Amino acid sequence: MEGVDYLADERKKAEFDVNEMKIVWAGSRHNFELSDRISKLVANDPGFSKEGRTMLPRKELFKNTLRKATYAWKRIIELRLSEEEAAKLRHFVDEPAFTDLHWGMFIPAIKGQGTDEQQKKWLPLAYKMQIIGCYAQTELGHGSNVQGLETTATFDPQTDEFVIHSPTLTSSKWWPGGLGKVSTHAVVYARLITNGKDYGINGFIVQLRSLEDHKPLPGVTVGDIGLKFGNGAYNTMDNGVLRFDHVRIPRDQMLMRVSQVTREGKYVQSDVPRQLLYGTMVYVRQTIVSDASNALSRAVCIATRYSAVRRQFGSQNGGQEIQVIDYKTQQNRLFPLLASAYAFRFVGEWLKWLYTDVTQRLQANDFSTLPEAHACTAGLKSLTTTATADGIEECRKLCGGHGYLCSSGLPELFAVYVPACTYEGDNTVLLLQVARFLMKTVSQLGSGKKPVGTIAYMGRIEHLMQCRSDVKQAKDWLKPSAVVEAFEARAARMSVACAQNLSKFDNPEEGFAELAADLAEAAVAHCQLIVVSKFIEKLQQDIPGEGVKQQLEVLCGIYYLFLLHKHQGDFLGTGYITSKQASLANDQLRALYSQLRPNAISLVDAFNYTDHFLDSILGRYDGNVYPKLYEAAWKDPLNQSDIADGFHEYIRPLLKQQLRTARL
Ligand SMILES: CCCCCCCCCCCCCCCCCCCCCCC/C=C/C(=O)SCCNC(=O)CCNC(=O)[C@H](O)C(C)(C)COP(=O)(O)OP(=O)(O)OC[C@H]1O[C@@H](n2cnc3c(N)ncnc32)[C@H](O)[C@@H]1OP(=O)(O)O
Ligand SMILES: Cc1cc2nc3c(=O)[nH]c(=O)nc-3n(C[C@H](O)[C@H](O)[C@H](O)COP(=O)(O)OP(=O)(O)OC[C@H]3O[C@@H](n4cnc5c(N)ncnc54)[C@H](O)[C@@H]3O)c2cc1C
Repeated sequence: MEGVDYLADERKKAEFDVNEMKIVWAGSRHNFELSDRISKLVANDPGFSKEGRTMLPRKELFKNTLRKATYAWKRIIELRLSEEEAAKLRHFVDEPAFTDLHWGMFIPAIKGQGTDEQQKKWLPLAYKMQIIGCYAQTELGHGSNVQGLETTATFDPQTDEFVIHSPTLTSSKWWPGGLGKVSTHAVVYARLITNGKDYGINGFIVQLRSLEDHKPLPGVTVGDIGLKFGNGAYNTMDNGVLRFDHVRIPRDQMLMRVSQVTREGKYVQSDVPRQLLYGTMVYVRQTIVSDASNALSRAVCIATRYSAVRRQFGSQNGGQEIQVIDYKTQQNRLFPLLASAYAFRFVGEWLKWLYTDVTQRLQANDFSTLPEAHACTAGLKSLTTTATADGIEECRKLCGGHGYLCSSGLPELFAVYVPACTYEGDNTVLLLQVARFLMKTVSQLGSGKKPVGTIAYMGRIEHLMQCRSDVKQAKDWLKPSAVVEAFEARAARMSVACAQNLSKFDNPEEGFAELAADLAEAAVAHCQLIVVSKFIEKLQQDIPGEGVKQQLEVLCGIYYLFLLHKHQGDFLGTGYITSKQASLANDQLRALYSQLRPNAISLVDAFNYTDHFLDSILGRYDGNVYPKLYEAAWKDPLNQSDIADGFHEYIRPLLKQQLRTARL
């Protein structure tokens, strides 16, 4: 029945102020009002309808995305939206498009790596979308290993130009989003060669298509790389292939903040670190961490609401069956994901702060925090995207068979999200970057250099190597100091063990390769410590609203106790806790599930998602699942007629043949 709230009883059980929690989730009252206003604007605009999206063939799907992007741009101009409002609008339109790479990578690359003069020339064009750009780094044969890229940019002093060339098939640019069919320009990463010497990778602004008729320019071969995973999903994006045959660009289209080539062809290195060339990736990794909580909370919202609607077994005297959310196994799979969504929200907020801080320092030529920013963005990108992708899939399973229907919203969400584990750095490759940072930190411990920031705990290494947990009863696991010490001791001991094993190798690189799996685990332990610490720090702030802080304490407890349970082997193996203490942690975890249970629906309501954004029958706000599932099935193109297309060619002859066989 329309208008009935099937989840109303669940909502009445809430023990906290949901409106105040919405503000905590959004990060501030300003953010909440902004998200609320823009999400409703998008939901109420038929131009942004998602109807039938998963059923469209690729060409139509892509054209529909072009239409939406153009319409979004028109609305942004008409409504005079700020950059912040426009970014929110993009978020709620909920469709990957070339515009993501234009705004999210092309513009940041020019801002971060271009000189003032270059920014003055290119940014106004890009801001008005008079040129459309993408980020062309990855090649067919080289992705993770950026230093292995093969595309060349050879300086020709005769003409004051660079010649951009793809010398081999494997040097073809492959994957850049927006490249295939839309971009007019790209920031291309290529080996800089001048005076016969290779100076490694640099960025160059290259025009690819005519601004008049959009035809590829001479020497440019460009197209789409083909259909990707999932129905609809990331296929709205034209990930592309690109080859250059001696394409000439003016010298001043090399991005020259980090290094320059003079008119005479001399290579000059600025006093900024070369790693700034990787700055766009650091920026995007930080945005990916912030986005992980968006994707995970969405899946969790669907699975939580549906788990309260769905009933199986246990009917007494003909009464209702049990809500599946009341099964402890369901809680043990679902509630840690709900807690993770909140945990990732807060670590994302913190990382944004760290990124802003490092950016301000870089502007003042202070590069001291760059290694930590790289390690944190790389590690947290890896940790949060892996957990989110796995979490979305778990939410699908938590919804049983109906979770497998596209109308649940979960298959598309998974298909769109899962490449985040690969793009912007494969998650294992990124963990190994964190491990390098940790090994460097451990090796410098005796040198008098004091570890700061997220590795400050290493400064207390002697204590952390010896201390033992003093937990005696389950509720001792609620003490923040007990928890932080446990995660610090585990991370420190795993890093030190790796460092000790590494020191047994004559060649450190050989040792690193041999011990890579252990090193990646140590990196995970360090990153989990960061997430746990930031959640606990959040709870130390003043949090208004009746019961809000208490709910966050429950969620935080579930987050760290679930990790402790899942990685028991690390905590026990490093000798910090006993098996009795591990078992007490599990008792406390179960108790927290019971405390969370009455608040579950309201905790997902606090995400404030519109039904348009969720795009899920199972996750509907009103819980009116069955009639809507039934209704949606009839909208499938297969149900447009009672008799299937192909009946006369295939089914009928088959049936006839069976009749003949039966008569024999
Ligand atoms: C339809 C709707 C339309 C709506 C329309 C609305 C209109 C507009 C509205 C506005 C909207 C805004 C929207 C914005 C949206 C933004 C979203 C963005 C979207 C993102 C999509 C993703 C697409 C994907 C893109 C990509 O994947 S790009 C390619 C990424 N590639 C990689 O990540 C490669 C990974 N590899 C590496 O990073 C490196 O090679 C390596 C780090 C693994 C190794 O490098 P290298 O070999 O050079 O390094 P070493 O190990 O030797 O290290 C050398 C030292 O350098 C340090 N280091 C390494 N990396 C960094 C770094 N990044 N920063 C700093 N330091 C670094 C090492 O630590 C070493 O240091 P040491 O010497 O001290 O040890
Ligand atoms: C949807 C999508 C969008 C993308 N958009 C862009 C874009 O806009 N612009 C762009 O330039 N690129 C883009 N990419 C490319 C992306 O950045 C790369 O795919 C990514 O960096 C991973 O590199 P790879 O494909 O070379 O993987 P590989 O490095 O070949 O990884 C394959 C396997 O090898 C393992 N491996 C590799 N190196 C090591 C090592 N040193 N130690 C241990 N294990 C290792 C990995 O863990 C992985 O399991 C996109 C990719 C996808 C999927």
